[in-house]
Amino acid sequence: MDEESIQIAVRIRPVNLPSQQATAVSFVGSTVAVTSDLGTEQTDVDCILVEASDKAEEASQERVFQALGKPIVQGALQGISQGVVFYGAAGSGKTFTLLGTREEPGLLVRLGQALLQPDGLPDLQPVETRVWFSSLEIFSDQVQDLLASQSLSERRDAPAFIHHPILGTQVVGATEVPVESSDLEELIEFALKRRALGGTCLHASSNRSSQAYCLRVETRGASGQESTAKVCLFDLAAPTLTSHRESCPSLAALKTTVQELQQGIRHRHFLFDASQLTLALRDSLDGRWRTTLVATLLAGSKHALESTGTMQFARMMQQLRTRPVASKMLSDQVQLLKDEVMELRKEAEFGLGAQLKAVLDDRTSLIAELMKHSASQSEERRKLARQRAKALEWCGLLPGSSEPLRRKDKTTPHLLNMSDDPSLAGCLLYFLPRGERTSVGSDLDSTIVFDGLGILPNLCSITNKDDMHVSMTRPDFARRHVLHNCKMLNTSESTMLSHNDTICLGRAQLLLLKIPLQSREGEEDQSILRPLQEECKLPEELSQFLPTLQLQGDITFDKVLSAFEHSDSLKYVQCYVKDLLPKLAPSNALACFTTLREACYLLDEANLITREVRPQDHMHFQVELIWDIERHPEEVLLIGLLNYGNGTDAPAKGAADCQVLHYWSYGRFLEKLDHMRDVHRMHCQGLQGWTGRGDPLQDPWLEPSTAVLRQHLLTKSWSCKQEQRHEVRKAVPETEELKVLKSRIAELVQEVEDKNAELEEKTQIVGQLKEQMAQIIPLVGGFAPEAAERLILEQPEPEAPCSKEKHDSQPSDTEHSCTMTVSASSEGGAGLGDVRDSERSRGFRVDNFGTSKGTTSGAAMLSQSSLTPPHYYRDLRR
Ligand SMILES: Nc1ncnc2c1ncn2[C@@H]1O[C@H](COP(=O)(O)OP(=O)(O)OP(=O)(O)O)[C@@H](O)[C@H]1O
Repeated sequence: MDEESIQIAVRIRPVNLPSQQATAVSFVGSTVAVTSDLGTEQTDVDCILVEASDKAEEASQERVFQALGKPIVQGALQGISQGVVFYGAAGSGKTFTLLGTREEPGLLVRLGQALLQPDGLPDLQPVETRVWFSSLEIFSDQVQDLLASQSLSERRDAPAFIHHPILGTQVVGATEVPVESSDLEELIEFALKRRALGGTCLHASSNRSSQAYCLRVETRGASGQESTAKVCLFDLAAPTLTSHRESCPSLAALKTTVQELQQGIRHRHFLFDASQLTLALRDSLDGRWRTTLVATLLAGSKHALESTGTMQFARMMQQLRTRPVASKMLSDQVQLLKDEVMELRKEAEFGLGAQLKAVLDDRTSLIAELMKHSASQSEERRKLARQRAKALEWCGLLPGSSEPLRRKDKTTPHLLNMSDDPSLAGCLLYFLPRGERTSVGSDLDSTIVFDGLGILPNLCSITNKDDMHVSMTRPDFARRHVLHNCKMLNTSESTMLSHNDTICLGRAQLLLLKIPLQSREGEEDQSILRPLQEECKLPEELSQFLPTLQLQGDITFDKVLSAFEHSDSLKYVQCYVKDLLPKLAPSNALACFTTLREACYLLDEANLITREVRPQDHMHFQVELIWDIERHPEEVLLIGLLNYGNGTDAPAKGAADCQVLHYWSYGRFLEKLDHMRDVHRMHCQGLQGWTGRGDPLQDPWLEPSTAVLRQHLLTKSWSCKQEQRHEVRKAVPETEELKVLKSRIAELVQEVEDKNAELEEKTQIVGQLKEQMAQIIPLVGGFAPEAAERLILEQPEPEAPCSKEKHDSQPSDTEHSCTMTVSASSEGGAGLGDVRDSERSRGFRVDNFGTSKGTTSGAAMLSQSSLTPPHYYRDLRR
């Protein structure tokens, strides 16, 4: 198998810089240079996707396909599986390059089309190609199937990665949809909708998850030759490291894995088990796939450090080698697995250890997974399309692609989701039918069903009277859960809504209302056809979610309070506000209350998460102020986590049974909140939920001491080492050494079986001997059979032969003699005789001769078959 290094392609985002901002990225030939505070670092790459002009114009999506896509298609049609890994800072264009837009489709759609219709590839003209598509999301080390057609609130088993030494990493339990030329875009839209609905907290950054989009292709050539391959595109989470946000853990695990592979560390099973992402990427990093890394860079000097980090990762990847080989056909894969299962079952006869059982289970589920593809492709495709349509309708969305519908339904008011991720912004479109009331909530009977933080079963209802007049009502208990243009609706009476209003639902969704007939003349066409990414972008600043704080003129207590109206946490700070107000200079007051207002908003979110994830713990966050009020407002805030005993929903101020668990600075609280949002999502998704409770590294409600952390890390590193040793032992079975050991074990087993048979045979002989002794003893005088047997068994190695005939001559080398002496005891009169075996004569005799103690009284000739040579006696004794 020939080794290949991982190809590095660099795509640089359009350099559209404000004049004062310099570019940090330059390139000459195939070398990319990034200049940052750390100096200039150069990297030789395989492909640079920037137009070679003075203006450094961006490469078009088609150019990307020509440069990267065509070789991928060619390889795939020859049966070589391939991975394309997209890595780069947030907003650098990973998703754009991979998915693109409707107008400019990305690499995935172009690859799919080329695989289905490979006419443009002159060398390869397969007669038939069949393509399947699957899509997964990896968030906080949990895998989600983005094409699953079950309802979103239904918890289900997550897909799992299983590694096979020959077949590579296989996914079990994910939906794989047969694709025809027009399907791919619809399937991608479905996956995006699932992602948009899967987020449970509005402010949790969507770029902390990674996605895998996988095309599986089967081809049949003109001469009947068949091949199969996979093409997987991985859109990795952005490697961010801001003050209160760490990079996503699976990305950190991936970097460590790449680093260790690059350094030649060979404990590979252990390495890839580090996270679901490394398992998913195993074939692309160290397997039988061909791999390309697409490093996306933002050219501005503002992003210089991020670009430096991206190119450092690219250089590490460049050091890795894979060994691409053509994949086995599905039927061969199944056969291989079936043979293995048979072998494993044979081994299991000697005892089914935990490890053997795990391998057997893996192989069995892989067979089931591969066999499920045998159903008719078109029938399967139709069935899955029906299920997807049902899943969308169930939560209030229209099936199929939303774009043509949007054009058709120009005058119907509709709601669009807002998101910080441009690929998700506006991907959920909910029409509000004329003359109908649309209910919204988590209740399954609602017209629009949402799930997530703060979403109540019945949140609100929206009525479209005549496509022009749209109103909203909410029940009283949902006051703080429905915000209209960042404000609470002060009445449960109906409120009129306008074009471009926003509706915030709990802490999970922000929707933008479009009433085309209310928009200015001609604008509707424009707004409907214009890409919605910009319009539906979630505001970056938190203050944009909150009512404007107007503190001009006299700053009064009432004015301040009105800005806090939708916050639950307000009641705990009212007294501080009152005390602070006269002490603050007007210039400080605005900054101080703005920060306090944001803090209260975020505290409410932390309290909602705490109540949902761990209601049994009765914990509550409160904000307090320290008295050095001239400092920076964020430094004046102190966030307390309280435990308030049993039975109450929230602590009364100053309640005696309240215990302070921790005090955090505002910055530390933001870090913790970020983590809590991830925990909330894990809690809501998958069967397993969140399992980190009480773990000092996984539980954001804990503030472990250094001693606890040290102890925890020591225990972890010890168990890692144990696992590592175990893995090293586990790794041995796949080598040649194992084969030798296995055949040695088989030889030994055979030897043991032979010995057993021999033993049985000898036991029989002893039995026969006993019988014959019983016959002889009466002749020599009443010797007990048991004693005779003991005598036989304890008979020492025959010394010099002493048969009567040969008494005076030594036996020759070839002549082997056996003598049994039977002597008559003084009491019982038993005699001792001599049984002598002559190998040469092959005959046996009992000789009758005198002893010092008595005289034998009989003799018997024994036949050859009834006695055994003496070395058998020795064996038996052993
Ligand atoms: N080459 C490009 N040409 C035009 N627009 C682009 C290009 N690259 C990115 N964009 C635009 O920039 C925005 C951010 O890009 P994108 O979402 O692809 O970034 P990303 O690297 O995937 O970020 P994240 O990690 O946050 O998901 C999008 O609106 C996208 O349309």
